[in-house]
Amino acid sequence: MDEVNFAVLGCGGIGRRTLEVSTDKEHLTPVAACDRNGAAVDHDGLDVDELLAATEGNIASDGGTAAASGSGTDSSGVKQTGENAGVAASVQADPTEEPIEEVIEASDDIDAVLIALPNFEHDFIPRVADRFAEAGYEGVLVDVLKRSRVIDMLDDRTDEFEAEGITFVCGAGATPGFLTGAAAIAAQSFVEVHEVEIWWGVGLKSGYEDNRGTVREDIAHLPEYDIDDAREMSDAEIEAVIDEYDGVIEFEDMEHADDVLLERAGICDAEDVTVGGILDVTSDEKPTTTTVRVTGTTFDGETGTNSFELDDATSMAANVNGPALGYLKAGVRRNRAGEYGVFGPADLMPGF
Ligand SMILES: NC(=O)c1ccc[n+]([C@@H]2O[C@H](COP(=O)([O-])OP(=O)(O)OC[C@H]3O[C@@H](n4cnc5c(N)ncnc54)[C@H](O)[C@@H]3O)[C@@H](O)[C@H]2O)c1
Repeated sequence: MDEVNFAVLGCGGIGRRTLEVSTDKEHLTPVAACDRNGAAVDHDGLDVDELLAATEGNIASDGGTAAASGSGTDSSGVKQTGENAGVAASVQADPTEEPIEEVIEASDDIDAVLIALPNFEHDFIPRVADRFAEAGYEGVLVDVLKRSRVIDMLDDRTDEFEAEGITFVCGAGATPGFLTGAAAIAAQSFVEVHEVEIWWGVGLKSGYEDNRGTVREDIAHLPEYDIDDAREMSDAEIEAVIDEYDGVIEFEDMEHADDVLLERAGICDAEDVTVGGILDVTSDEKPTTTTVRVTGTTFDGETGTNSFELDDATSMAANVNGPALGYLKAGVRRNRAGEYGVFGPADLMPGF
């Protein structure tokens, strides 16, 4: 496969690990990265080690997404646990009030953009995509968003993406993403799929500081909270919720887009898909094995359940970022073949 260069929007728990994983992948060169306060662009390739060192401990775990329309920095709520200010602390970067705009300005020479931004406003990522389309970007956009309702917003933009030459791969993390793709494969034994059950386990003791953004978003899936609560809550309030559950939170019936993504791929009805799991911030051991179970009927009348399990040794970071980059490569293949529009993880086989 030809060389692929890419940008990462957001350098929090996910974006930083995406950059790190990419250094172990062939043919992938990160050329731009930004967070709320800074942007680094180098078309010859970023020095990932320097960028990771500069951003270590500077994880924005607040709920703000204030800069979607371009205003850039509302640093008032940004948590800075380290000495410096995220990407802006890198010698490769400049502080900016327009971080996403800076990447858009450089995007003529960027094959793919991985969007690792928070999702506390459901239209935030679709609006970021609009900005790329309005600027005439012709390339790949990949997100790792979780919420089902965002997929429709992206589908509504299909004509715009096709007109511009954008290949958008949506929901391309772990769940949705990797596990959605696994369900699509597991379904192949059946002529009718009755049920898809996705059950994840995440142990996050040592990775907790780096993944506060994801934990905050997960809290919005608890029955007593919603996305607005999760966005507005202080760090202390988030900690109080975690303490209330003694650090181990079980989630049921989560609004994860695996459901609509499997339906749009023709595999089953969205209502037949359930997603739940257990998050343990007190241990690095997974509290439960991540499993996809697909139950259906074969052409010759047997009912069976095909299962797909992740090894407990594989971390959330490995299972989000490996697939995100794999789907990014698959998106670039489509884009180079002239296929534009919106694709889900059940439509593509990720590259490696
Ligand atoms: N699909 C999956 O399996 C999966 C798993 C984990 C996380 N996620 C998703 O990944 C996303 C990122 O999670 P995270 O833990 O890295 O969050 P985080 O809060 O740690 O990081 C978010 C980053 O985005 C930056 N940012 C925020 N607003 C910005 C703006 N306007 N302009 C530029 N940069 C901006 C922040 O500075 C920060 O660097 C979330 O939407 C989460 O739901 C998906």
